[in-house]
Amino acid sequence: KILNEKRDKLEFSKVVCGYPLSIFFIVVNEFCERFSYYGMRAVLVLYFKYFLRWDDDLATSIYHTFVALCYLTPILGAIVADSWLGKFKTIIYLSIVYAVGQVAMAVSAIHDITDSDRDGTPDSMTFHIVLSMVGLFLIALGTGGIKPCVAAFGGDQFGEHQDRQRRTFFSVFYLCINGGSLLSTIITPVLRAQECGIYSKQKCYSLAFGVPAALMVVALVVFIIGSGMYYKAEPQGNIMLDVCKCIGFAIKNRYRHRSKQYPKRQHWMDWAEEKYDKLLIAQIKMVLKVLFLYIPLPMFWTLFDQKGSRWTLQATTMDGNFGALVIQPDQMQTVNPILILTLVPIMDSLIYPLIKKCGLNFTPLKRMTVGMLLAAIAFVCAALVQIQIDKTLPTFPSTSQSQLKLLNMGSNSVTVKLPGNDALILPAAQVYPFINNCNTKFTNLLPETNDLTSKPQEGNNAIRFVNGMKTAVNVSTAAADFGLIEPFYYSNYSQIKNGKATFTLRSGSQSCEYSTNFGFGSSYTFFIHSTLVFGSNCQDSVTAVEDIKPNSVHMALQIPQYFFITAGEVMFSVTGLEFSYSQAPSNMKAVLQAGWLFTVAIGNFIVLIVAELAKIPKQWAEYVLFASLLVAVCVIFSIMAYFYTYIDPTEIEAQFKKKINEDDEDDKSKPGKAEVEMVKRDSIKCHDEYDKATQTKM
Ligand SMILES: N[C@@H](CC(=O)O)C(=O)NCC(=O)O
Repeated sequence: KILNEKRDKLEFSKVVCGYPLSIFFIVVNEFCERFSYYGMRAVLVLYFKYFLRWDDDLATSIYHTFVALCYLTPILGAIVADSWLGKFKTIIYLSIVYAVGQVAMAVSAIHDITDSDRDGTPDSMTFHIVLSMVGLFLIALGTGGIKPCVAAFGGDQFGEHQDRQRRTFFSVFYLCINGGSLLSTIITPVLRAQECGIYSKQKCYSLAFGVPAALMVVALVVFIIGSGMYYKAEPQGNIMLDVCKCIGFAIKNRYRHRSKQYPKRQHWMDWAEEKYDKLLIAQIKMVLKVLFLYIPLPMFWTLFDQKGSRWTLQATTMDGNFGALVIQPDQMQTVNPILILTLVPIMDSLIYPLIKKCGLNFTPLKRMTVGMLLAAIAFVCAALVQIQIDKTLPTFPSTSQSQLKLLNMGSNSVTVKLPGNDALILPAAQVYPFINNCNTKFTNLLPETNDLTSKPQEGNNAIRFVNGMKTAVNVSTAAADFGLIEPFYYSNYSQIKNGKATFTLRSGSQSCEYSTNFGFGSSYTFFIHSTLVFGSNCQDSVTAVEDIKPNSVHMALQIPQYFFITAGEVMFSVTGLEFSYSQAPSNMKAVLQAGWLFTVAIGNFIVLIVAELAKIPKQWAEYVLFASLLVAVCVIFSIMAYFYTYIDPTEIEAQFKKKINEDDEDDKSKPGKAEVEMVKRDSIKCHDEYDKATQTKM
């Protein structure tokens, strides 16, 4: 009441259409902050893989450790804000930490800093790794720390009479999150795909991290500009600490009175009644009931957050050509916020009302259960896509094998007989890859060469030339220089992007051009025939020999898995947030929000544990494993949810307050009443009231 009076007295600088103007600064701040977070996160796994040169498993593990950390720190942020600095100062200080972290990430991605030999690769990878890990730690501290504060700070700006406006604010807030995420996930992959550098050009991860860093500074500045207009509630003490102390006391007291001579109490938390307020005990009971229900929830996040890691890596082996538009693997993540922006209004205004009209009681816990099942279906789709991709991947020799590639540079077929193998006919200008299992030694066949041992990365194409002419030929394109290739010799591989490429073949002052189109992830050996005549068209005198097929599974095939995971998110996450808020006692809304975010952290740790323990060689099988685990967890959750009874915390609190007031009056009129008797009676009464207020089931 006091707070509302204060708020009503507070003169906001301006009220626009019934909304305090200060809300505008908070919403813009959230948009910029989410842009910064999701923009950086979108390219993170590729930065680990291609800049820091980590393998898929390490990249995925560190990615999920980072995400988990981002969802562990909200507890810290909530404690600091509630008990010490207040929300406003906590947001300011932690935003500075956050911006410093983003800048550290941007600097860590400048390869020139340690590239003293100027060959385009960092000489001290340790420097880049350490700086980026420090950056990620600061970002996790910042983004997680402010997370429970910003939304609640926005909510604080409304008075009690502004319920409708507050609800609209939360919807706009969620849309802003996804607007920021959508824009940044489109932009940062484009920035990453650019080439930049001082001495040598490399993929521009520094710009892809630099722009989110700039947006975080903008977020901070916008938030500070609104400073004079905010309502800043004073910190009200550390409720989390009170909760822990009360639970601790109840456990200790129960243990002290474990002997059968002491009468049992209805709930183990009732053992805190000797020392703690009955209202606080009732509130803790409400929170514990919800927290118990949270136990299976991390499994949903285990699957959900893999769209930023495993699914992005999956997209690198797919064809991103959408006609006029070429989609980068990390840009596929934009499908999620796009679908959120469309699905949230559709669900709210069409699907849920329709279900209600059909007479079905689609309670929050039922929605969350369906959300989990949809996420499991998404992973089955991902597994099916992976099976298709695996069919298109080339076979490379294992560590115990060797590979021999024969190229027929003549104009007629030749018969080749390899030791221990049948004779084979090799047509003109064709390569025969031969994988040898039995360590047969081939001598005097080919000069030693570094061949490809994996599919070309990042959707690039690995290209080399073989010169079948009697004179040396120089080959170059705008993007790569193959150098001078001696007669009957080959060039090293160069990486060429998808799309059309024109190669210039030069010998002395004479030249000719050869053009061709590339897809994603292929490898070709271009064979220059001895018949080539410079000065004329050399299109017919070069033969492209396909070593590795281009990515042929289209990225559009990932859309179904994105659709199911996003529909799952809308049913699970949006409902879960609302459920956590509605079932939390008034002074513990932040505690439950932090608890909800904690389930995300645990979910990300599960990815690490399962991926590490299971060590499944086939990616599709790992997807199926995760889907099965979620279905199993979903069954457990639906049983728990069946036994959950919805409560109205406001009503329960009001009844408790009323009863406490009555007791005070009673005590005044009947001095000397035995305290133990009173506690007993109160406990029974409270439970009756508590039961009355908890009627609805799942
Ligand atoms: N749908 C996500 C955003 C994304 O993954 O692009 C979302 O709304 N997350 C909630 C948040 O607070 O970031």
